[in-house]
Amino acid sequence: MALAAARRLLLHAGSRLGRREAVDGARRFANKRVLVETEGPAVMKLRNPPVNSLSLECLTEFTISLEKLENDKSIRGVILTSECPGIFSAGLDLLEMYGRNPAHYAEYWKNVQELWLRLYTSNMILVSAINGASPAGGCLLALCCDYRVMADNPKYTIGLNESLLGIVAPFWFKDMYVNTIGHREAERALQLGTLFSPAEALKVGVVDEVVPEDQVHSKARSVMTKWLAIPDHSRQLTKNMMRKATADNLIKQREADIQNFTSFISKDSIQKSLHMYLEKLKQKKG
Ligand SMILES: CC/C=C\C/C=C\CCC/C=C/CC(=O)SCCNC(=O)CCNC(=O)[C@H](O)C(C)(C)COP(=O)(O)OP(=O)(O)OC[C@H]1O[C@@H](n2cnc3c(N)ncnc32)[C@H](O)[C@@H]1OP(=O)(O)O
Repeated sequence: MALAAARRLLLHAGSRLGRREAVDGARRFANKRVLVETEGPAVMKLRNPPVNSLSLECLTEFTISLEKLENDKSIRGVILTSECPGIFSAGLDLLEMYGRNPAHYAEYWKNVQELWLRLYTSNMILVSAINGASPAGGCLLALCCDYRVMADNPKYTIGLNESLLGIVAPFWFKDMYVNTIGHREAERALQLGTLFSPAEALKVGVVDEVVPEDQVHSKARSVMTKWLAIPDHSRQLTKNMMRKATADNLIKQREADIQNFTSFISKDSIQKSLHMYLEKLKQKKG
């Protein structure tokens, strides 16, 4: 109930912002954590500092922004990137999965599923400009895109590292990984929780292209131009043909997946693993 109300408020605020900024001549709209520019190729920038973790608020704003773009028939493609220096996205917000109650876990997971389904089945062309670290849910966002361009900086890594946290990537994360890099590579990377450097990610196929850091955005734009030259109807039908079975696999068991997540994440042993991981992140500083 509370989330539905927040969603209505955000939609309302979003459209108010949209109108005001359009009057200013800049074609863009923004929520607090997501900025969307629609001048030229549309660009969606995550800005949830310090690490663009996907908190419930961030997920909600992201989903709403995507919905608005989908409803604007003049927008055929979106570049997904980050405004946080050195970070694409740190993935799901660990604090949404730690020390909360089952109802919260269920609500959170429903929203993770919702964003994934919308991104993965989007009719728009999605290109990610990966300009920073992209572990777990950050990698998931990138994997939803039709093409991934990554900055050539060995400090940035990408991959589904859930097993390093003592948690397990859900079957639909796994399905998408298999679709992208093949069964053997996915099996190994998932068990080891591998975080790939840009060069490794390119080799294994997690990303499609690695370019110097200052060229990530221009490359993403030129990729978008190429993809925009393809007729929408044939490209969309082809994308749907490639992705539908994977999305349907979650759609037919959404409720069971929420229950699985809630009971898994509520376990004492899992909470303990998350606690240790969070402590490790804190200690990194000191
Ligand atoms: C049987 C199975 C059934 C069902 C399925 C069930 C299960 C579960 C599946 C759940 C799936 C989860 C997917 C995820 O996305 S989990 C999140 C994984 N993310 C990570 O591992 C990233 C962790 N972060 C980092 O590695 C670094 O922070 C990063 C490289 C991104 C940036 O490093 P930097 O040095 O720049 O910053 P830090 O000092 O480390 O961090 C700054 C502050 O941000 C906090 N932080 C970092 N990441 C997160 C996060 N993901 N969520 C929340 N908060 C995060 C960090 O703790 C610092 O906080 P402060 O100390 O400043 O308070």
